[in-house]
Amino acid sequence: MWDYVKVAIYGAIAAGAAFAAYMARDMAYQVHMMIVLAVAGGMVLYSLRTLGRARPQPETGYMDDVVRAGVIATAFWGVVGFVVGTFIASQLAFPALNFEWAQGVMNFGRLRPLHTSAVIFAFGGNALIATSFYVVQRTSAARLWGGNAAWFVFWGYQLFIVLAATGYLLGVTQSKEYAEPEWYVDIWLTIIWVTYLAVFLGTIFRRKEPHIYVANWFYLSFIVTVAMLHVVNNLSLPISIFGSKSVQVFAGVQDAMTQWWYGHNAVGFFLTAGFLGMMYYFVPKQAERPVYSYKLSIIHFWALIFMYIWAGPHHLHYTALPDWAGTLGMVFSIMLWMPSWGGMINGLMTLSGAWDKLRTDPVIRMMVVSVGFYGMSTFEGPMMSIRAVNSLSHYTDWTIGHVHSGALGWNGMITFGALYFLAPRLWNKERLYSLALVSWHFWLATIGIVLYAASMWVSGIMEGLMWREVDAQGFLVNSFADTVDAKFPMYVVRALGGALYVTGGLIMCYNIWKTATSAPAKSVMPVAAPAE
Ligand code: HEM
Ligand code: HEM
Ligand SMILES: [Cu+2]
Repeated sequence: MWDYVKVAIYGAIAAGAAFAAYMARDMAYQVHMMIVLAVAGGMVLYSLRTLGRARPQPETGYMDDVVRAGVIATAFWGVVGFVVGTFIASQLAFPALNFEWAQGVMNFGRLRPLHTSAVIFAFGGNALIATSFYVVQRTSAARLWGGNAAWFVFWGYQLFIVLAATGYLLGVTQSKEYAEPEWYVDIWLTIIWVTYLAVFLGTIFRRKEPHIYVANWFYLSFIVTVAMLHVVNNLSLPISIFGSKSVQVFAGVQDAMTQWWYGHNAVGFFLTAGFLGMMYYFVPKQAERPVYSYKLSIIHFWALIFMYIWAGPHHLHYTALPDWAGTLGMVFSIMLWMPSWGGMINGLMTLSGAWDKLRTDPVIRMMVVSVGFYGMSTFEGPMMSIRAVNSLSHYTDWTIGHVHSGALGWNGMITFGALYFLAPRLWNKERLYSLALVSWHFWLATIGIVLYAASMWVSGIMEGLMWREVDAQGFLVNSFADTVDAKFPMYVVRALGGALYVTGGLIMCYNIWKTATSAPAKSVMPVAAPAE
């Protein structure tokens, strides 16, 4: 019976998408509805082919196939995002790379949101979903709740990524950074995200371990807060249900404040809390040491989530936003330094007594560098939130450098560490294919980050100073074009750093692939108890 209902639902979606594509008022919407039609149509065929087939027995043990798919998706989207990043970095250095024949599709303005979404949502999001599914099962000694719901989350999320990415190339945007997709893609993501929350919580509810491990607290705060941020920041009215364009319900400075409440907390909960969840599981596991201080983890958890949510106005210094709001954001940003460093200290000190592993284990080295960059960017951030500092750093490459020391250093490196931890375990192998290749990846990525961050500090502070330089009569000394010209060498160095980072990512893909296919197999299968 259920099989027939499924066919009917997919059929209805396909028919609806076909009608919407026919009625479409703009090309991007039409292309999107055709993608939905293709996916729903494919699902109809698949459901018909498997109709009435005996359902496999309810499985026991951990549900790891969806985590395996997540590891592959993370590595794949990572490389895509890094390649696009390196390409747009090259476009900034060599504008001729905005090819005439590709105008309106592959110029910097279209590719930039493609880069940011590919790295944050496709690479980071898949890493978070996959690791959270792995960690919550292990620490709860329970199989993922909801049967195929986890697969729905996985594939639904990939569809979201494809709709977002193709939309950017076709010019769909609601002009909110990191929230560019239009209303129908937002609604789809909301459905996926609520299912994700249900799977995660359902697994926690059926846990056999009374204690909820701290990593799960961080993951849960990430899932819940991102749901809230996403819904509020995307409140908008479509102009037509057959078109991609919509109008925001907020206007003016309220809209700006909502956007940066969202934007800042996307950093705080997507790029920080979720990744701290990763840190709290994978660093102790890889180091084979308990977390340094459980008490500290609880204190900095509550402090972090309480303070992050107020700091958004530091993105709107020197705008129409009232000063008091800016001051509030600045004060909370400075306070944020402490809970952030609480996390860093807990991560680093987990290695106490095992520091020798830094010499012998390149995976641990990656994790330590990651936590180090977390500490560095969360020192830099509070500093940049101070009004006087922000008047120099805002609109310059300093911000871009700050972003990437967090993104490449912290998010990238901890994800690589987690993937290296997971690969042999998920494919049931004795060990990774090659630790030497991990070492290569480590050095390429580290040198890449250093080139990126250092060049952006130089270029950012230089352009900030050039913009404010006045002569004896009080006239500005430099035109804007002068600053662009002066940044050229730094842009080349940044692109070079990106190329090194991509190369490291490709080496990782090769290593994981070889681990899955040709490393020596491990004999015992993992069982669902006890909690690990
Ligand atoms: C090979 C690695 C990478 C390169 C070469 C690269 C390059 C770039 C470039 C050129 C920009 C535009 C800067 C501008 O408009 O002036 C940018 C923006 C951005 N990238 Fe990357 N990127 C890389 C990796 C990443 C990763 C891994 C993440 C996140 C996990 C990330 C997150 C961002 C964000 C959030 C922005 C927007 C920053 C802002 O608006 O202030 N990038 N990137
Ligand atoms: C205590 C922690 C942090 C504070 C207080 C902080 C503060 C700031 C400030 C003041 C800016 C510049 C705003 C502007 O002038 O426009 C900024 C930009 C940014 N930061 Fe942080 N930061 C922190 C940590 C991080 C981390 C760990 C990451 C990444 C993993 C990150 C990602 C970003 C991004 C993506 C932007 C650029 C936003 C944009 O304009 O597009 N931040 N941050
Ligand atoms: Cu912020």
